[in-house]
Amino acid sequence: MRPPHPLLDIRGLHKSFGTIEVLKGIDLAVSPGELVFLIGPSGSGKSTLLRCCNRLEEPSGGSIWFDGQEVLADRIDINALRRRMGMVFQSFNLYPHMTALGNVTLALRKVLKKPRAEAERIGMAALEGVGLAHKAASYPGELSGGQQQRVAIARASALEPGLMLFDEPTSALDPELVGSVLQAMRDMRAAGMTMLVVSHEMRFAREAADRVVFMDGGVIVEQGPPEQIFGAPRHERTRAFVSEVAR
Ligand SMILES: Nc1ncnc2c1ncn2[C@@H]1O[C@H](COP(=O)(O)OP(=O)(O)OP(=O)(O)O)[C@@H](O)[C@H]1O
Repeated sequence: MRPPHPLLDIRGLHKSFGTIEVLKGIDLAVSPGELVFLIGPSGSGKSTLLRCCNRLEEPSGGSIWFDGQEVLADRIDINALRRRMGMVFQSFNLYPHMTALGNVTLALRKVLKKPRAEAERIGMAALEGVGLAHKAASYPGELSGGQQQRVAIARASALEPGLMLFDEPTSALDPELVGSVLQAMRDMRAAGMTMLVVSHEMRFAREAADRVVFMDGGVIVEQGPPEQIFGAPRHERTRAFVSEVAR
């Protein structure tokens, strides 16, 4: 059987900041329903790669195709692209003066022009999906960091994205709050969402990833199933990194 057509197809991607080349020719394809985990030392270019996918950073060269559309084309509607590629950041970026439901329904109402009742129905379902329907009327300041991050996940998923990008979603959380966010990600994966994740949660990578991609110095050094990357890495640099983070 042929592998499914990639949902995201990155080819020869380069990114420089001034004279510093941070991405040096990345080829990466993500299939529908796949959870791909990016790991690597600090500064290896993981976040930059993620941010190039929805053009929060402008690549210096190469191509990105998403769902049959050329992401780097001049004529692309970047806001529409960003709705179809949901992104969750380390900081939750919720509006403090709006309730959880208000945050989740904002784009549905203001951008997609859904009537309030429909937006709220979709928003409640999204909050339900992350186990927070009972906090719909709470303001971000009344929620824990883990709950705020789950609201941010619900906000992205309410727009029914084709792909979710996670950029260190648990790094700002106290350790006891990490589990609930990882559970929301697990549930999303079980529902068939395609996910590209940058995170230092190696145990989660081992358990949940279909494929782990090890980056170092702006290139992909090695990729494979978690058993390979964590159990039997083929490249010396992967081996050194994995044994360091496993300590
Ligand atoms: N806006 C920017 N301007 C200049 N340099 C940048 C910018 N953003 C990132 N860089 C540099 O690009 C390199 C890669 O950064 P990036 O955040 O992609 O790495 P990372 O692998 O995600 O690291 P970490 O795990 O520490 O988040 C770093 O050297 C960083 O300093």
